[in-house]
Amino acid sequence: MIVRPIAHKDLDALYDLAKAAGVGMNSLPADRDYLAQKIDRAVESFQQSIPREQASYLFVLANDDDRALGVCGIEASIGWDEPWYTYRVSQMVHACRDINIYTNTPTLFLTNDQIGYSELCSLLVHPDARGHKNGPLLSRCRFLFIRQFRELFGEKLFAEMRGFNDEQGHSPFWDDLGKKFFNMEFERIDFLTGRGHRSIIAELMPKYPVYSHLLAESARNCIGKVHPNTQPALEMLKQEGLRYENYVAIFDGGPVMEAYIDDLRLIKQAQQLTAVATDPADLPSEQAPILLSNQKLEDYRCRLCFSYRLDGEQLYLPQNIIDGLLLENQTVTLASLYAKDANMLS
Ligand SMILES: CC(C)(COP(=O)(O)OP(=O)(O)OC[C@H]1O[C@@H](n2cnc3c(N)ncnc32)[C@H](O)[C@@H]1OP(=O)(O)O)[C@@H](O)C(=O)NCCC(=O)NCCSC(=O)CCC(=O)O
Ligand SMILES: NC(=[NH2+])NCCC[C@H](N)C(=O)O
Repeated sequence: MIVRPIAHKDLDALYDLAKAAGVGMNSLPADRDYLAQKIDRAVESFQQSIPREQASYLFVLANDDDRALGVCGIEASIGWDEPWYTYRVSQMVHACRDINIYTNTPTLFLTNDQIGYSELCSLLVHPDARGHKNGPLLSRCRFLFIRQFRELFGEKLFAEMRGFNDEQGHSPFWDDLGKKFFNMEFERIDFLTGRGHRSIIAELMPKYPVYSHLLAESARNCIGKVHPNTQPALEMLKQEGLRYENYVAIFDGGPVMEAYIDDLRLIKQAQQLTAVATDPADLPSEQAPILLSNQKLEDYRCRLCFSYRLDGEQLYLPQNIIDGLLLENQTVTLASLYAKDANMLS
């Protein structure tokens, strides 16, 4: 499997992925025309023919037949064309010592606090291709890309995680809050937000702070909770240093994970080495997995490798791995896939 920038030829595969995504993955609506526009914007972004703030980088996980079995994205800078809304979960204390009253209720404040941040989004591996470290490759390949083209991204990074919705696609959070102001089912709202109507809907939702103890328990339980299929995506971002800082998605209450880009493990630890082609028989197999990438924008490539030898500034690799990475001057960017293996490379 190799990660590469999305291309126009991936439209059918992206449409199949979007159909398999389910409710709540609102950046991937199952709408062919809209997905075609998303691919156009991504292609222009890799060509650097649109302004930096509008850039949207989409990558696919391609198999040996070059078929896309997964997708992931980075929005360069959020909130310029239209506001980006989140709820901040703050504490409100009502207390009176004389009559021994003390209540502390989480309260949701509508904010635009993520303006100018970069966003990680659209992480999805086809159900048949999950496992085999495809998810970890696709989630983490984005950090090596950001490191390589650091000037294209913000100071901070966030990911709005898919919140909880049940098997029928109902979100208890939406049903008890947003739906009272915007009388539509969550599935429809999810589709419309993905089609670019996000801020219109947000602007019709409650603007005054919402005391969460006025919400039904089922809705309250969704605050900061992810969809079961999103748990692996959350786990990977936590492993890489993103944190929940008390912001949640306004539609389904899913947690917003965030970090300063320059603090992230892969940004700090990735290094550049010279790749040397070696007979696979001379390399140890089943090593701790490493992420390898080239340094190209339009021709970005990233993959995993389990068979290699590190010697000073040189990294010995099988020829086919080197070929697939389209390296320039044999320079390869390297980092361990897992934080726990980082020492092995230092
Ligand atoms: C998210 C992916 C792509 C992940 O792929 P896989 O399922 O193959 O990954 P995996 O290797 O099985 O799991 C990745 C890591 O999570 C751990 N893991 C798995 N299940 C877990 C659970 N229930 N609780 C805690 N940790 C768990 C694994 O041990 C592994 O860590 P170790 O390797 O250490 O063992 C997939 O599950 C998927 O397509 N999900 C449906 C779509 C979705 O909800 N996407 C996220 C939407 S939110 C979004 O897109 C924004 C976030 C973003 O862009 O990153
Ligand atoms: N709370 C949500 N449903 N967020 C949006 C879905 C997850 C993810 N951010 C995406 O790009 O699709």
